[in-house]
Amino acid sequence: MAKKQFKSESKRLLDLMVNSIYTHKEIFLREIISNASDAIDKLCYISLTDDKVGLNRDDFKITVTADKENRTITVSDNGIGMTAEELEQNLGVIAKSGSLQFKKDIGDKKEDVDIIGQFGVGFYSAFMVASKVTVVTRAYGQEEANMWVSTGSDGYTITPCEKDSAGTEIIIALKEDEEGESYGEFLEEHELHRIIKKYSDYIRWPIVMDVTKSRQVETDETDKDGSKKKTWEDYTEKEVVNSRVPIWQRSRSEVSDEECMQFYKEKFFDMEDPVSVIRISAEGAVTYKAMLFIPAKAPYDYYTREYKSGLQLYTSGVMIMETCADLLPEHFRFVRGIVDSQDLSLNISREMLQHDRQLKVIETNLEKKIKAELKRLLENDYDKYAAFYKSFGLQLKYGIVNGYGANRDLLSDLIMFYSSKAEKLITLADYVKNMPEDQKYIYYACGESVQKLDKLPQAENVREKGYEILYLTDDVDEFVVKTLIRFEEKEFRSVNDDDLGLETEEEKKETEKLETENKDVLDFIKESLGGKIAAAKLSHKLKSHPVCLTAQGGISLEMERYFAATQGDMAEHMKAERVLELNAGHPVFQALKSTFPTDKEKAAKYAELLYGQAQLIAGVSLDDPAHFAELVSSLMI
Ligand SMILES: Nc1ncnc2c1ncn2[C@@H]1O[C@H](COP(=O)(O)OP(=O)(O)OP(=O)(O)O)[C@@H](O)[C@H]1O
Repeated sequence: MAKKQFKSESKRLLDLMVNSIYTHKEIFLREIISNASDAIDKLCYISLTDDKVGLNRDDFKITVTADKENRTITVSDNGIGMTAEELEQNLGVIAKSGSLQFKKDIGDKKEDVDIIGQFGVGFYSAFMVASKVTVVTRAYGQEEANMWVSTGSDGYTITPCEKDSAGTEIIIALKEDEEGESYGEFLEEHELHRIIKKYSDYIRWPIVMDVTKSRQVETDETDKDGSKKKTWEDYTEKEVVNSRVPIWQRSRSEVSDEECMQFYKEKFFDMEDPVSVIRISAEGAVTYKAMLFIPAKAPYDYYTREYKSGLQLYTSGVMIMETCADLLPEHFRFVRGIVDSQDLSLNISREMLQHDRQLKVIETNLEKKIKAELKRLLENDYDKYAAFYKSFGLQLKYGIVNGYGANRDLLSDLIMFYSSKAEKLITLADYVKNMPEDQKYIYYACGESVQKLDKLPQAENVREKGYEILYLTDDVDEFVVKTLIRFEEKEFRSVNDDDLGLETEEEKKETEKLETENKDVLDFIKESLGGKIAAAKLSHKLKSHPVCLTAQGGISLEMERYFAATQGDMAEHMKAERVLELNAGHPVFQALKSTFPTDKEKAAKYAELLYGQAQLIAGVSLDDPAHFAELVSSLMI
């Protein structure tokens, strides 16, 4: 049996096309301008071998005109044009792309053409905004011209007409405005200008528009001094509105850093220069160019849901996506910039990409480049990096914690913490480099501020040994070190930890002995505090201070604070198990110890007082401050 061909219901197909494919109606202009650019590319290609074309490269242009009175937008080009037969083929058959065919026909000789069209559908997007589309076209080398007219739903007509020279004119008669849809806005000069700049700024041929300007002119009236009075008048002038050659396509030697920074500030609305510009020209699995910027400051909404991360994606000079999130790993979401590649498989609306394989290749590559650039900056310009880190350090730290630490190796050498010794932010590599040979661990202390941490009693021992301590003051910091576990084989250790690796075996035995000797008084302290602490014990960390508050188990005091702020009702179940550590060598402990056998009531007050002190030093708020104040007073009289 003979095979039958599928027939499409063109009317319905067109309707589907017009109403389902695109998210933004404004892209119709992008599609029509891209077609004009393709048409010029084709004629320009022919002119390389055919003198009769009679046009130089500089003669080609695309003109966009708005006629408010007649509600039309006209896009004309002096490109290759179409014969009646081509009109029939290209605009009468949906999904037939003359441009794709042209590209196939010229095969390898593509060096000077940058054809955009491939699906054979873009033209019809005009019907999203148009009640009627008229195409007046004359093919290169032909005398006759033709006119294609369609209102979309009821087919089209093709009739011969007059046209002076080769090229095409697309006249889009806009639909009447309706509720929620103001098609008339497309007639406004600023709107046309905005859409062209947004999507078609880097079309390689000039896009010319009437641009309104103001100038001073003399009037017939005269001033007191006899001079003519002046007034402002508007006038229009034809102007090329697109930038044509994108800055990222120009060679490095041609574009100064200043130019790149200026471009960044205009494009991404930042007042400040970025700390770095990364330029990439990649060939291989995927060919692309990229220009990335590392901003100096976080935008006001950076750490909110409103901030949209991603890079602008271009293909053949046409903007496809404003924020393509797939190109940037989450931990580098602060990076702004542009990726331009012809190797992407677009879907027909050009709003999405069909496969993410190429994207994945680009993303992995960009990640490496961004990492390398940050590392370079850190090594060569500490101040600049520190300024960047102030804005985005938190992001890098979250990057380590997220995904169960999947990116910890990538990011661990980019993070910094405040050092007790250097009194500034240092990297973990710096810390390890400065460690004396006998130091076993990377010490850290978590708390609200550097000032408070500097006075932490339990850190005295470590400090006295001459060891550096990292002060962790961001909520996420402790989770970062818990995710990292170690850096360059050195384990992290909180100054709260029982084993800081500072004691000799004898010292350890001595503390154990003291602990047994003082068991009854320690049990008494725990009991008299009525469940507020999990344990009272003698500390070997304390030197000059009588007490400190630490925690046992998995949740530290800082984590408890973090959970209380973020976990709502669940925080009730995420409490630190408090440990009151006492300094057996301190006269205060001796006072408690000697009071304990004879005056239990007073000893209980001492215990409460010491627990209150420990809470205050640890930055934990007192359960009942008024009661604490009374307690202090009662012991004075
Ligand atoms: N201004 C023009 N001058 C010459 N030919 C044109 C012009 N506009 C459209 N065409 C022809 O009509 C065809 C169909 O255009 P259409 O925009 O629908 O698809 P396309 O540009 O080929 O592909 P895409 O859907 O990817 O944009 C084009 O391939 C081209 O051959």
